[in-house]
Amino acid sequence: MRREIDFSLYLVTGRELLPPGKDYFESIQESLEGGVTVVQVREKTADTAEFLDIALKTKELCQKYDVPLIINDRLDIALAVKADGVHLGQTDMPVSVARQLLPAGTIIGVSCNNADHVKNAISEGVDYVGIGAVWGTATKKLTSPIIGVRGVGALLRELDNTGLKAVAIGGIKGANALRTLHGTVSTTGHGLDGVAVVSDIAGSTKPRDAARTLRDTVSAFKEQLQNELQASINVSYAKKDVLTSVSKLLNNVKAYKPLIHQITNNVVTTQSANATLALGASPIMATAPEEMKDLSRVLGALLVNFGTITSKEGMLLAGQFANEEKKPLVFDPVGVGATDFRRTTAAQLLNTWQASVIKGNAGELAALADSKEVQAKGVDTSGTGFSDPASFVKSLARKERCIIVLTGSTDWISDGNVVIRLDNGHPMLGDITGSGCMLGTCIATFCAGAYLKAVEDEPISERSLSTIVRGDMLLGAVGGVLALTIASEIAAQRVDVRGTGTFFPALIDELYHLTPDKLTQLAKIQIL
Ligand SMILES: Cc1ncc(COP(=O)(O)OP(=O)(O)O)c(N)n1
Ligand SMILES: Cc1nc(C(=O)O)sc1CCOP(=O)(O)O
Repeated sequence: MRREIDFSLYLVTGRELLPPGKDYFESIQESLEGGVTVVQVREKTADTAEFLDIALKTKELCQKYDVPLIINDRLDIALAVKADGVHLGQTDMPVSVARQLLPAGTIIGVSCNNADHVKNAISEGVDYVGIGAVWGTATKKLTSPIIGVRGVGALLRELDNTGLKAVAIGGIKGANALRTLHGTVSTTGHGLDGVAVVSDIAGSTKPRDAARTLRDTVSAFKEQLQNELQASINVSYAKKDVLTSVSKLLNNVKAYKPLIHQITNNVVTTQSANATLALGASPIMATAPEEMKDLSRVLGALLVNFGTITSKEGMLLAGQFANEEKKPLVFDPVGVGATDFRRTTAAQLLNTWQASVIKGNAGELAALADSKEVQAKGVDTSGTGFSDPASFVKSLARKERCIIVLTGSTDWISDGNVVIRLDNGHPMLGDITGSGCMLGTCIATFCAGAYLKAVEDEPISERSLSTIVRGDMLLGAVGGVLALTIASEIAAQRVDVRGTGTFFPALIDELYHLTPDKLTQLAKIQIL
């Protein structure tokens, strides 16, 4: 009978990576104590006798912890040690031949780098797939392209209803495991069964701790994904509750004055900083990579706006640290469709960190989603927009695993389940430079309010191990959009506003005078 395997933490051995003085078997034992659930012996240079010896001794250790043993590449070794399974690469022994040679019930896993590999693996009847490389790695010279976190979901989708298990491999470590697990979930809600790791465990002087961190992360994530799927069935948002909650976020911002770290473009820096101050928060416009870690600890939210990409390194690091601190990260991919450089930079950023909110106009979001329905014109959109904006935002939110804000005369917001339509705003917003960037600032500020609320409600939480960001980012996005658009309506009606020149300072005034009452009374909101 085939053994049911828990793939949560799949250790692939790496003897050549052991720290000086660390014994291989001691490292394996500590890894098992730390929570490894499967071990694969991978020996690329050992001769047959040495491989056999290592495999036999590793098996003894695995048996002590009731953990299955898989052998990489070598069917003869797997047969000799009566391993639980084998792992085969795309150019190794074909699965059909391996099945004939191995005893019934032997687990067979195959490496997959693209959807065709996965489809073949399904038709060959493998038990699991190893999807990689998901990140860059120094452990092995890669011969296939790096898939990236965002590319894995499409492969997992192929596995829907097959019962096949999947792990990701390549560059996974404690620091990026949660990001990897979250970002790889398919649009159908199919998540990884586990992560396969070499260097983060084998190269550690404390493999027990390294394994424990990874195992806890995977376990917490799996539980959370189950809850998330359940919640998406039962979800319901009432308009009144949304507005009451959004008002509380404004109160939080005013009470705590969170630091809003903005890596933004040099056209709008001053006005975005002023908008932040007007709402009651505190802006910092830092770009140097060297200060990102320190800032991540104290900030309330991070905004990455790449209108003028001057420090990609800073953007990458700031987002990574914000994720590690579970702080909101708002991404404004200004003009992403305009150049190849912007497209590849956006892909790199989104593969590295998990945005909490992505905000853009129709042209920008179409470019991100690879949709031909809407064309971008520089940083603007040409044409009338999406024929079904509600479905568009919902599906992009599922794909990117975050809140999507599609801006225009009507703003559309979705978390992948609910869609919220907002109809506030004044046409003069479109006639001043940087109003879109200020909207990103307002969203980041309200997201900081949502983060603060989560910390207030639940100061220390077991759950925070599995959450990629603390706080309800849907509310943060709604709050930010309402704040700027309602302030614009009030500003445009003022008698002292005679055109865009006087509109802009009036807009800052009205952000400054915004109250929870104005937000709730003037919001034109529909929950779909
Ligand atoms: C779990 C898992 N996934 C992928 C691989 C890579 O296997 P392969 O493509 O055969 O490459 P080598 O490991 O032989 O270099 C793996 N070993 N384990
Ligand atoms: C063995 C292996 N296979 C890969 C694949 O892409 O198929 S990547 C990889 C090495 C993974 O090592 P680390 O966890 O140290 O990055």
